[in-house]
Amino acid sequence: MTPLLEFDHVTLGYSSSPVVRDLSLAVEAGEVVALLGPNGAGKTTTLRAASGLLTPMAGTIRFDGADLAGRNPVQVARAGLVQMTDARSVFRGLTVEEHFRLRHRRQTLDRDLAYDYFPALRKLAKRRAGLLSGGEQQMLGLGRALARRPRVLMVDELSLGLAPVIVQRLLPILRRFADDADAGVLLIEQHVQMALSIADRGSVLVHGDLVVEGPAEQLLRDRHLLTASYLGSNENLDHEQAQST
Ligand SMILES: Nc1ncnc2c1ncn2[C@@H]1O[C@H](COP(=O)(O)OP(=O)(O)OP(=O)(O)O)[C@@H](O)[C@H]1O
Repeated sequence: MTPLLEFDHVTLGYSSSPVVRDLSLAVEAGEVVALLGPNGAGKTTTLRAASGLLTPMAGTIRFDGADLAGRNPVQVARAGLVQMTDARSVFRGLTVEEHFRLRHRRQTLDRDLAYDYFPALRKLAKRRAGLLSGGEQQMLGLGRALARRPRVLMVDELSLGLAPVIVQRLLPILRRFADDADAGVLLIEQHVQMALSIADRGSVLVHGDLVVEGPAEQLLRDRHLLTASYLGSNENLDHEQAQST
C-alpha cells in the first residue's frame, strides 16, 4: 500500500547546516503517527517541509505517491495535506460561526463536520473567538482544520498552553477522525504518554536524527526505550508521569 504521506531520506535545514538528517517516515491511511522528541529536535521543521514552507536539501516528500517538490503551501493544502494552524491565530473579533464561513487557503469549510466532532462549538456559535477559553479556542482551531476534510492532518503541539485534562479530551478526536475518515494524522506532542495512547506508531527525533520508532503500544510498554532516546531531556517524560499519577 502506498503511504499517504512519506518522507524518503529527507534532509532539512535553514541554511547550510541540516537540522533534520536522512529522515524516512510514513503515514498510512487511517493511521495516527506521533512525532516525538526534545526541544529543537527538528519536529516543527519536518511539518514545515511537508506543508511546502521549506524545500528539502535532499530526499523526497511524497503525498499520495506524488513528489511535493515545487508545490506551494496553498497547492499542498488543496491536495488534502493540511496543517492545523496555531489556535492563537483565531480571529478574536469574529464569532465561532463566522470562522466557518471564512475560506481557508481557498477551501470551503464543512462546518457541520466540525460541530459533529465538537458539539460544544455549536453552542458557542454566536460567541466571539476572543471571549473563548484557551481550550475552546483550540477546539475552534482543530474544528476548522477538520472542516477542511484533510486526507492527512498535521498537528503541531495541540497542548501548547493547555491543561493536561483538556489535552486528554482533545487528542481522542484525532484518533476518531483518522478512523472515521480513513485519514492520516501526524502529531507533534510534548505529552508523550497521551500522544502514544491515541497513536498507532511513534517516532522519536533527537538532534535531527530518528533514533527510535515503533508501535505506540510497544513504546508505552518499554518506557526505558523512550527515556533513553530523550538523552538527558527526561523532564518531559517524568513531568508527564507525575501529572498522570
Ligand atoms: N527559521 C529558522 N532559521 C534557522 N534555524 C531554525 C529556524 N527554525 C528552527 N530553527 C532551528 O532548527 C532546529 C530545529 O527546530 P524545530 O523548531 O524544528 O524543533 P522542534 O523539535 O520542533 O522543537 P520544539 O519542540 O522546541 O518546538 C533548532 O535548532 C532551531 O533553532
